[in-house]
Amino acid sequence: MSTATTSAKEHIVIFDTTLRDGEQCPGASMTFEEKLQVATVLDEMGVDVIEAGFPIASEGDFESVREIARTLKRSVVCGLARANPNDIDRAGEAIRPAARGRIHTFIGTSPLHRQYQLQLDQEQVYERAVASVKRARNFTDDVEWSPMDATRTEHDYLCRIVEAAIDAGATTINIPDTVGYATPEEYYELIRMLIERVPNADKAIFSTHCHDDLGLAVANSLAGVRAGARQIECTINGLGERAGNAALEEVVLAIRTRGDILPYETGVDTTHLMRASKLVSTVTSFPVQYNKAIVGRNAFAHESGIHQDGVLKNAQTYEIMTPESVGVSKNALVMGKHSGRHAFREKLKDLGFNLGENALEDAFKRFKDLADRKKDVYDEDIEALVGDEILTSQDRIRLVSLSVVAGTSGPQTAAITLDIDGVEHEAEGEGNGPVDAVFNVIKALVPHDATLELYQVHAVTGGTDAQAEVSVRLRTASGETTGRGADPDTLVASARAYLSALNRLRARGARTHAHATTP
Ligand SMILES: CC(=O)SCCNC(=O)CCNC(=O)[C@H](O)C(C)(C)COP(=O)(O)OP(=O)(O)OC[C@H]1O[C@@H](n2cnc3c(N)ncnc32)[C@H](O)[C@@H]1OP(=O)(O)O
Ligand SMILES: CC(C)C(=O)C(=O)O
Ligand SMILES: [Mg+2]
Repeated sequence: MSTATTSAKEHIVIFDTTLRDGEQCPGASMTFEEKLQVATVLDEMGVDVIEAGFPIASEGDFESVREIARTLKRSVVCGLARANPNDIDRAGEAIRPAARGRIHTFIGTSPLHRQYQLQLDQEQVYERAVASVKRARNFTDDVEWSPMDATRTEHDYLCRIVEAAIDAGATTINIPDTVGYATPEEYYELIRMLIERVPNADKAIFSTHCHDDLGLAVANSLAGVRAGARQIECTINGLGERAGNAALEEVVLAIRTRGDILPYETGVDTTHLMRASKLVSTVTSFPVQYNKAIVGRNAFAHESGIHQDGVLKNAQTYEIMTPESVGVSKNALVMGKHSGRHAFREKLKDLGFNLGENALEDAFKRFKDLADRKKDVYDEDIEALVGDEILTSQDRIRLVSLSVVAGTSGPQTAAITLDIDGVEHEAEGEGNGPVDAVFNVIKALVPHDATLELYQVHAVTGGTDAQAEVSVRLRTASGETTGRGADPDTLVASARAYLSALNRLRARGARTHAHATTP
């Protein structure tokens, strides 16, 4: 295994944009409370800068940036703004309560963006960039500026506008590969060229912001650092617009593991990574692919005999990082119906969850119930169950009971009782199949304008008593929302998933009218 040999390592600023670029990913929107939870984990983990949102985008975005700014004590809290006065003033207002606040302002600089999106010429974009940085400096002396689509911008113009942004007061210059078009060599050359040619380049930190359209986001970010960039913009699980951004866990572990050729360090405590990954996956309902680097469930699993043999003799034969270094414990506590709260709490800690007392108690009850019904309770079962608990802890619409009549002689019928804002409501109905019946009855109890775009079931573990994990995606005029539910009964899991999506719609203020048909 390679280890770092030099102690004089340069610090790389880790700028997390899970709550801004990550949230731009269709269906990944998070509620106010979920954003606060994610920001708290990022802060505890040692992320230097957290881009908490785009305050002009909505009242909700403004409020969550302001609350995160108010709450966090360690990380710099950043708000995004276009190159116009209203955006900048709104971002400035949102970050005002922060111990350390940053405004990140951007404008498209490539010919395509200038001509088609902005309908501005080079000089007009130049003036907007300078004016926006100057205005942002009225709120904070920590101003980041980005030439959007930098990798498709003419080099001479890019140098000129970057120089002007630094003169106007930008302290970080971020070079976005907005459409994930660059290759590592090109991105290296671009950052090198800027640092060498821009006369005042030494007055700012250069930053990478790479998208993964060609699967090169992490490689490009590391190439940027080798060329002189000292900030990496990234997201947990690589979440983000289209194919996503550079994955935080990958860039941080690459720097740590390959210290022999990457003589840098980050302030990230990597043992929090698994916990952060699970939280983001849970609140966005975006599963992490099994073979995902660092945080996928197979990232440290060995099934083939030769690998198992090697790992048993010396783990380094087939492992370049230890599972413990990313927060995966090898301590195998076997959980079952005889386990108590101490073991359950310990297991959750091992799995990377940190629940408050009430959520822990609710999760423990559900765990006991599951252990009564299921012979073996695996870590995946507990993860699904706790993920469900985290998602639903703030819910105002809850499932009280569900019974379904299904079989060969339809129509299938469902009878459901929901707790809506503390009052129980019940209804019955039918459908073309049991899931349809369940969803029809829920819609009767909680009328809404959303359409169901996706319904997906997967078994959390093997066996016919496995828990079902159901994901649904709802579309409204204002966007998409996902929901997830887990239970050994597929119909209960389906109802939970649908209700979880409806609760998120409600939290976002979309048009759902929870009411009773039969109080
Ligand atoms: C690469 C990126 O990730 S950029 C960030 C993208 N993120 C988002 O867009 C998410 C949040 N966005 C939103 O909520 C909305 O788009 C808002 C509130 C920002 C703007 O909404 P609207 O005023 O309805 O404008 P809309 O989104 O339709 O169009 C964008 C407008 O911003 C302009 N614009 C885009 N980027 C910039 C910029 N950096 N500086 C100034 N103007 C810009 C566009 O030219 C267009 O202007 P036009 O209306 O004069 O043609
Ligand atoms: C706002 C900018 C930095 C962005 O997200 C991009 O260009 O990808
Ligand atoms: Mg981006």
